[in-house]
Amino acid sequence: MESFLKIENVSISYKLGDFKDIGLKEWVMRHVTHNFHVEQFMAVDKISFELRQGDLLGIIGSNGAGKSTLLKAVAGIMEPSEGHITSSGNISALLELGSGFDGDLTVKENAYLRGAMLGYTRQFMNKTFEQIISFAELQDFTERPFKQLSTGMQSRLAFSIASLVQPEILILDEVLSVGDGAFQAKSAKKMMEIIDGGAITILVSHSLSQIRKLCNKVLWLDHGKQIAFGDVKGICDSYEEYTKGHATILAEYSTPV
Ligand SMILES: Nc1ncnc2c1ncn2[C@@H]1O[C@H](COP(=O)(O)OP(=O)(O)OP(=O)(O)O)[C@@H](O)[C@H]1O
Repeated sequence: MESFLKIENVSISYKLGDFKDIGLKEWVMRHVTHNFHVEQFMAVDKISFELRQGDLLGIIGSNGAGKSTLLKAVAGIMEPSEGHITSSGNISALLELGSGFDGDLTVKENAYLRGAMLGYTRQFMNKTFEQIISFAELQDFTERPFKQLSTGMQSRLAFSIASLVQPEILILDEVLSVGDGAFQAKSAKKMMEIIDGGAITILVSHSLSQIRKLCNKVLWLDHGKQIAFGDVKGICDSYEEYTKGHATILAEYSTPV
């Protein structure tokens, strides 16, 4: 069956309020006295698009646009408040760096744990572990605790696991910019191999040139809203114009009088 991912009218809200870090007793008291304020903040607002086998979607938008939140919903980490997400096949997500890893466990233990979390058997991981480690260039670090790896090494391991477990849908949040130049080139090549193998990939990146080079579709988000979806060149050109416009406005503000 062909891989697909369908996002229909998806909205995701966060609960905001003064209930964080207040302790259970205070929480109960505030509930009883109705002194409890909860607001909903719509981080992603009515997003709809569809991807087919072989698509590589780039998500663009300024800070706080809702890109990571949308990825978390696609990865199944967050439940949409409204709308539906339907997909075929196994989803492998590489979200915030280091998330899903245990700092005290070794690199090897973490790789197996992550594999298990993605639903893979020990036999599959036995077969794939060597490839993961050699792609991440961490042969000398397999017995080291994860927390002793440098940030770049951690991201290399995370990328290698997410990409080498043969996902049908691969989700990458700002990861290609983390490793050094050589690893960035290698991971971009690996991503193209995954896509050629028929997977769907979603990539969040602040690098427009990377999006232009790699993607065949683009989603532009702004304050949670879908500004545009589709053609890479047209949307990236408009986004660039938009960001330049903002830069000019900001420059005007900072000009001394
Ligand atoms: N746990 C949370 N609780 C409340 N609000 C949140 C939470 N996480 C994110 N937000 C808010 O949701 C909005 C979208 O955040 P998100 O991280 O999805 O944006 P983004 O486009 O990925 O941003 P960036 O480019 O800076 O990574 C922002 O306004 C952010 O403040």
